[in-house]
Amino acid sequence: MLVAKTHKSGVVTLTLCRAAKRNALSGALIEALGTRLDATRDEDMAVLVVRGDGDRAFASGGDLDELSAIRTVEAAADMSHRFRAVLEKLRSFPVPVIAALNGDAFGGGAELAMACDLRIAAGHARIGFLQGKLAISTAWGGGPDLFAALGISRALRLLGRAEILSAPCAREWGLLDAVADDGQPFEAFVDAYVAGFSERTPDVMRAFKALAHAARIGAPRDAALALETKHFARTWADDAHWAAVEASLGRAGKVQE
Ligand SMILES: C[C@@H](C(=O)O)C(=O)SCCNC(=O)CCNC(=O)[C@H](O)C(C)(C)COP(=O)(O)OP(=O)(O)OC[C@H]1O[C@@H](n2cnc3c(N)ncnc32)[C@H](O)[C@@H]1OP(=O)(O)O
Repeated sequence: MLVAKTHKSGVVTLTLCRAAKRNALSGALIEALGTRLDATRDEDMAVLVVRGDGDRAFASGGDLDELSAIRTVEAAADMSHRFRAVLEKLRSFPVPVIAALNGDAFGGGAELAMACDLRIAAGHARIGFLQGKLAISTAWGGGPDLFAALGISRALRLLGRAEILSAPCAREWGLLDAVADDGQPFEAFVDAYVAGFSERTPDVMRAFKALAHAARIGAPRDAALALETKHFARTWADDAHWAAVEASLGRAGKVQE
C-alpha cells in the first residue's frame, strides 16, 4: 500500500508509505494519493493530515529514477499537469489539510507541503526547493504557493539559491506553523497540534477551508463574501451552534424556564 489511511476523532491521516526511497513521489504514489483524496473528501472529519512514513523524509521530491525517462517538452508538460492535478486535490480539499513533516521535504516534496494549508514539523526536518540545482523550475503549483507564502524576495532567494531551511528557520520565516520541541515524540506533537482543530465541528472547518481556498486562488471579493455568508448562515442555523451557545452560557442540560 503506497498511501495508508487512519482515522482518529475527527482527523483523517494519509501517510506516504515509501520510506525506503524516502517517500520519493513516483507516478504510482501520486496516483494513489489522488485516489485516497477522492475517496476521503466526503468523510466526516474536521481536518486532514498528510505525512510521510519513517523519520527521514516527508517526501524527497519527484522520483528521480522514474522521471529521468521523461525527455521532451511535451512529456514534461504532461507530467506537470498530471502531478499538479493531484496536488490541487489537496488545495481544494473540503477541510483544512495539515502537512506534518516527519522529515525532509525537498523539491516536489516541498511543493506537496506547500499545497497543504498548514505545515508543522519535527525539529530535524528541513525544507528545500532544490529544483534549481537540477536545472529545472517548480512544476506542481509550488512556485506560486511559495511566492504567496513568503513574498517575492524570500521566495526567489529560496528558489534561486536552492537553500535548505532548518525547521526552526522555516518556522521563523512563517513557512512552518509549529515545530516539535526537542525530545517531544513526533506523534504526540502532531496529535496535540491537530487537537486544536479537531475540537471544531466538521461543518465549521469546511467553512474556514472554503475561505482559505478562496484566498489561495485570489477569488474576487464578491465571491469570497458570498461564500462567507453561505457558510455562516448554514452554521448559524445548525443545532451545533445553539448547543455551543448554551454551553458557553453555562446552561447546558438545564431546562428552559
Ligand atoms: C523532480 C523535481 C520536481 O519538482 O518534480 C524534484 O523533486 S527536484 C528535488 C529532488 N530531490 C532531491 O534532490 C533530494 C534527493 N534525496 C536526498 O537528498 C536524500 O535522499 C535525503 C532525502 C536527504 C535522505 O537522505 P538519506 O541519507 O536518509 O537517504 P539516501 O539518500 O540514502 O536515500 C535512500 C534511498 O532513497 C532513494 N531516494 C532518495 N531520494 C530520492 C528521489 N528523489 N528519487 C528517487 N530515489 C530517491 C535513494 O536513491 C536511496 O535508494 P537506494 O537505497 O536504492 O540507493
